[in-house]
Formats: sequence, C-alpha cells, structure tokens
Amino acid sequence: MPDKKGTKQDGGDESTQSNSSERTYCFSLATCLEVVSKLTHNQLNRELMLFGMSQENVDKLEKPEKADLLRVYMHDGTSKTITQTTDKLISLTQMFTRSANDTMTSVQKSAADVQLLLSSAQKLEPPTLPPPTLPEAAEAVPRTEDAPTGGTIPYRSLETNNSLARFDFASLDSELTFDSIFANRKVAYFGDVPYKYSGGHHKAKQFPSDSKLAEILVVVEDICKSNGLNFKEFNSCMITKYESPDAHIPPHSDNEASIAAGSSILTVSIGGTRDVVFRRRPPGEQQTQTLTVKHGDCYVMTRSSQDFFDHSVPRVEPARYDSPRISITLRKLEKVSKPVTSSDGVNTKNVLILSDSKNPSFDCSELKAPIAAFRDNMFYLRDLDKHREAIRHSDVVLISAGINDIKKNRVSPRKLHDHVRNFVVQFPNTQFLFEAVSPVTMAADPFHTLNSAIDQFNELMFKCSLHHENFKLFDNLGFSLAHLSRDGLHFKPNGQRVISDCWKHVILIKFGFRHAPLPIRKNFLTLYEGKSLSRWVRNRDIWR
Ligand SMILES: O=C(O)CCC(=O)C(=O)O
Ligand SMILES: [Fe+2]
Repeated sequence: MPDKKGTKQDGGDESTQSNSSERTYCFSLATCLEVVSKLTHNQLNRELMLFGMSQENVDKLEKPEKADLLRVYMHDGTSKTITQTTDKLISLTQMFTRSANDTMTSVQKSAADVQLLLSSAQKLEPPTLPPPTLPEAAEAVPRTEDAPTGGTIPYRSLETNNSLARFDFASLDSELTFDSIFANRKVAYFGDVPYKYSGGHHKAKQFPSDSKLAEILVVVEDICKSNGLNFKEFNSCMITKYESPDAHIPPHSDNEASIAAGSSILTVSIGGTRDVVFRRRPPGEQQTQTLTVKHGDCYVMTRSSQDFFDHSVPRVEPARYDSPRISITLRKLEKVSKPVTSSDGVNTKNVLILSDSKNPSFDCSELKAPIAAFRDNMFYLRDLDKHREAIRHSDVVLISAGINDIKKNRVSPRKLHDHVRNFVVQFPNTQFLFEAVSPVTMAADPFHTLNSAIDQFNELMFKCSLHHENFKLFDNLGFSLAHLSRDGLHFKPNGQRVISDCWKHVILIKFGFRHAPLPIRKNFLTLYEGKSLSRWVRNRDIWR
C-alpha cells in the first residue's frame, strides 16, 4: 500500500516489506483497494492512523466508513505521487528546453562568428604586390638598339616579310562602314565583346568573314606565328581611318581594365605613312619616341606598357602628308566588360572636351587618374550631335565653342541656346561645363554687332545654368587678357596655355579636387540684380 510518502513500486502479490515506521508496499493501486475491503476492523484502524488520524477519531468511525476513508487517503497519495512525478517531468523538460536553447544560442553564435570570419576574409586586402617597375615593361617589350638611355621602347615592330604589301587602302576602305564617332578620325569595330574606353563605346559586332579585312587577318596570323605572338588571343578588332593630314588620335593609353592583363595590342597599317609617337608618362619631351609606320607595317604594344607610356598619331603638315591611312588594332578583351578603370582600380571619371580650334594642343594626359580626359574638335555647337555617343559615355563634358556659330553662321543666340539646352536635358547624368563665349576686341567688331550677340548668348546660357543642375557656365579668364590674343579672336601659344590651365582648373573643381568657385565674370551676376538673383543664388549652388 502506498505510504504517506507515496512511494510505489509494482511488484508480486503479497510480498510485503515492513518496517516499524516506514513501510513500502509493492502492489498496484487496484490491488491495494481490493485488499482494503478485506481488512479487519483493527487493520483498518492501524492503516488509518498511519495516515495521521488520531485513535480517537478512528474509533468513532464504522468499518465501511474506515475503508472508504482509507481509499480516499490512498487516492490522495497516488495523485500526490502523480503530481510530484509530473512536476519532476515538467522541471526536467524545462531543464532540457533550457539546455536545448543554450545549445541553439551557441550554435547561432558560432554561425554568426563563421559569417563574420567569412566577410572579413572577403574584405581582406589582397597581398600587396610591389609596384610595377619599368624593368617589368622592359621584359614584356624587348629593348631595341635605338632605345633612349635608361628607357625602354613600348612597342615592337614586327617582321612582316612584306606579306601585307599586296593589300591596298582603297579596296579595304570601300568595304568598311565607319561609325563617325570622332570628328578627327573614323572608327569601325568588330568583336565578340563590347569595347568601352574614355570617350567611346562600341557594341559587340560580328566580324565580316568574307572580306578583305578577313584576308588581311589571315596574313597577320602568319606574321604573329613567325614573331612568337598568339594570334588566337585577339577577340576584338578596331579599325581607324585617318583620311586627311588633320586626322589624328590624341595622346592616350590603351589601359582600359577590359583589356586582358598580360595581353598584346597589335596594329596593322594600311595606306599612307604616319608617325606613331610614344611618350613616357608623365610626359617629358626628351622621352618621346617616334615610330614611322608605312603601308603593310605591323607593330605591337603590351598591355602592361600602357601604364608607363601613352601614344598618339599626330596631325601631319600637309606638305608631309601622302595619302589616307587605315589602322587595324587587335586586342584581347575580357569577356565581361568592366567599367573603365584606371590601372590602380579606381573608377575612372571620363571627361570629354569638345572645343573649336582655340586650343588644339590641349594635353589631356596632364589630367591624371582617376580623371581620363579626351579632347575632340567641335568647330560648331551645331555639331554636338556628332558627339552624341561620346557625350553619353562621359561623366563631364567641357564645351568650348559657339563663336563660329554666331560669327560665321549667324545663328541667333536664342536658337543656339535652345540647341545646347536640348543636350543638357537629354543627358541628365552628364555634367556640362560650358565656357562662356569670349567677347572679341573692338577692332574685330567695330559695330558691336558680334559682341552684342555674344552677350545675349552668354546671358541665356547663364540662365540655363540656373535652371539645370547638370549645366554650369564658367568664364575662361584668359580671354580677357588681350596680350594673349593674336587678333582678338585667336590665341598665341601662351594664351592657349592659359586657356588649358583654366579648363584643367574647372575640371578639378567639378570633381572636388580643387575647392574654389567656378570662375565667372561679375557682370553675369549683376544681370540678375535684386530679388531674383539672390533667390537663385540662395537656392541653387551656381558655383559648382
Ligand atoms: O592608328 C594607330 O596606329 C593607333 C591607333 C590607336 O592608338 C588606338 O586605336 O588606340
Ligand atoms: Fe591606342
């Protein structure tokens, strides 16, 4: 029978263990209840007293009542046992839940630690490589006899055995369609991947298989073999046509991130003779080297040499010019077209300078990474359309033109303004820096007709700068210095230098490398005296 402590073990019949004070009955409850009904009066009394009833009270009860009471006690004892067991189970469950929760928390913490480790591993700088040194370039491009002292030559002329001589400019030219992207040269592009560079962008385009171009490349493949070059690596072909003495490509480096590291850049020359000028960066006159390329010549540069040298095909004096030339340049481009970046991986800011003949010698390479500047001729503002593609791919477009539209074409200031504003609206992501048209001297404009049109135009452009965040007007202060000009319209070389410096200055301001207001003459501000100007000046940052 269960005792007061409710200890209970199922066991065999009648095997009763008894002690004086504490007895443990190894029977099930059902057996116990059955036994109770068979107990004698005295046995019931004893049992009841064991459950704490006094002799006196036990005596008062009849036998059936005693048996019932005993049953109640026994039930009570059993439920107590059940409650205790349940409590124990609950507390065990709670304990397990707690420890499961603890385990879960520590698992989560470990997972977070692993995440942290992974992400910090990703953020870890790659091991710093020693900066590239010129001897590295020397290794890629072997020295030649005529290398200047202490320098290397960034190109190699290939032995062609005259194998390209049988091709001619005219038949190649006649089968090509050029995208007129640049005013100073014409360009066509074929390749598996698009090619983007400072100032230009070409979509991938299938190479014409049955063509003169394809025939030329069959010969170039042989030339590559005999010169130890891997022709198969080339997957892009850029064709450039220089059809006048004025046609040229300004100094630049083929250093776009999309050109595969360690690859070669091969150029074939068909047609007229031209000079290719290589220059050590930073530019220094004594370090330029000229390669004269004739019909059928081939030269190769390495991608790595582009970090140390730039190259250009300058204009030629008409007297030295023989005939038009086409160059075919083969490159290995990465399949994934990356944004244009400078060699140190910083995203390049592309600047396009569109200017009339004021400053043909502007040296774009004086603007250093992350700025990549490119200048193109734009004699008339009406020709903005021709530069649409280049504008689209530029972060900043500096425009220095307008005088020829006003002076030569007599375009009305309003019309000209509307034309420029159209572009500003069409390319909201491009920042335009517009150089105010400079007034000409009294000698050049005795009746003040030209200057009054110029004033009207500048005034409209200034208003435009107040309305369009991506358009800013600046004044090239060099224009007001009469001694820098030949005739009140054209500049002497030192005048061109002053103008170039101002262009650089405003570009550096634009990218936040110089902290200064954009130069602008006072009378623009006085045009808007009073409330309206102060409101504009307050609400809009007209200076930057
Ligand atoms: O015409 C050439 O020889 C040079 C062309 C070039 O430099 C270029 O396309 O990047
Ligand atoms: Fe180039």
